[in-house]
Amino acid sequence: METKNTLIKNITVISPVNNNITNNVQIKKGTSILIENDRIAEISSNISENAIDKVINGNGKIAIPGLINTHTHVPMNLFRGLADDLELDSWLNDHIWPMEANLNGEFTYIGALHGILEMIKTGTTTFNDMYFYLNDIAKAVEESGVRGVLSYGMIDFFDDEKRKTELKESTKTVKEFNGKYDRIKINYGPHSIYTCSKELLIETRALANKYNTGIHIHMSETKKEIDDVYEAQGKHPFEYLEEIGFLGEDVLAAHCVWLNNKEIAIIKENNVKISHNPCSNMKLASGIAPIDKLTENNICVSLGTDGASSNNNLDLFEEMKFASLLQKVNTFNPEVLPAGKILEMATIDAAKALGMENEIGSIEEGKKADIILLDTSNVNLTPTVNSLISHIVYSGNGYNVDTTICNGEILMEDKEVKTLNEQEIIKKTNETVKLMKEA
Ligand SMILES: C[C@H]1O[C@@H](n2cnc3c(N)ncnc32)[C@H](O)[C@@H]1O
Ligand SMILES: [Zn+2]
Repeated sequence: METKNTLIKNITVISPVNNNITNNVQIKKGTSILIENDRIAEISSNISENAIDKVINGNGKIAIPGLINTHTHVPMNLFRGLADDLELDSWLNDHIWPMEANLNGEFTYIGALHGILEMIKTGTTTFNDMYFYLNDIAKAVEESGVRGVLSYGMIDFFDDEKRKTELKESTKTVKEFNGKYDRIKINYGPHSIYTCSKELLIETRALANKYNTGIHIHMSETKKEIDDVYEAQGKHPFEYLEEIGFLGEDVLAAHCVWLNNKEIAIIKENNVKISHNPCSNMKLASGIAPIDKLTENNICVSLGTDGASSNNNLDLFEEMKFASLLQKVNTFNPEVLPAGKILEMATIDAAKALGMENEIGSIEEGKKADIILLDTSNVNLTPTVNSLISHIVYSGNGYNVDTTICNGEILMEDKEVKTLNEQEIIKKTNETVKLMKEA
């Protein structure tokens, strides 16, 4: 294959440097990034412009790693603004699940494109999703150029037959996609303890081992869930999962709002990874996750938006700010989760949460070229002589991103999305939701 080069010239690079034990955000000014095909070939201040296919002028811009959203349901962009101001139980049972029953592959595809479009525009290059109609979501990932870690959301409601069909559907997708697509990875996605039988969870663990995949699950999101699980199992959620041998370093648990100290110890012991979703947790009034305690214990915490129907957007910059502010006010300690740590959570820690830290999550030579550029001429990213990391986390937002690169491909340049037809997707989404509501 012929090499395709892109040079980002004279830019400020802000990135964690992954030394495997601790991360450390570093700032390099006036440097250049050479991308060869899908990877970062060189970062230095004297790269020749000779024989370069594409040069991006980085003057006045900041390069940071493409953000990684570790808990999404991207097709739920269709349901944005449809079921607001509810708590989780009623939101799911009375509103979301009945609407999802009317979905089909085509609607899901349109919703996925809409969600991915929003992510490209706001600087997310990798997302970890749980939903249905995975072939259609995978098609949207392929076409758009982002990186997708997808899991089919298994729900058996403690029914034997349903368990078998759910596991079969998941394994079919795992076999169909894994190892065949550079930007798509399939994991197992048992929805939660309150929707999945013990047998399903145990079989999921065995299958994840067999096919070498990760596991994505909702955990301990509401107080009601904890009470219900305790009544059914006589245990707290993580104690239950440990007892049935479900836990491991390949488990990514979304939410984890309601944890006791024993469960935090179990999480640490089993090296379970966390996806913290502060906006969704606040909007559904679920509670405040003990992120200060988790990070104090060196547990890997990443950030997720959850679906657009409980957030209500996919802008990970907002998630970064809320994650920090929520812990500060909850602990009355302004030093908790400073901007540098938050940026790590949205990049290198998220890569670790997905077991992809050797490939993505930082701007370093040899890694995949997943890079976003922010323009410091935006009023909210100045004064530039002050802390740029602070600006990114506390005052920036996704629409400060002007260029999004994933796997070496430019998905958006100067705010123009290249791989998708933005206006067409918005139009189709509006039409689709209108159709769904009329049906
Ligand atoms: C994969 C399944 O997860 C559901 N889903 C979306 N958001 C949440 C949440 N915060 N908690 C639990 N389930 C959720 C989707 O609506 C879909 O039914
Ligand atoms: Zn969710």
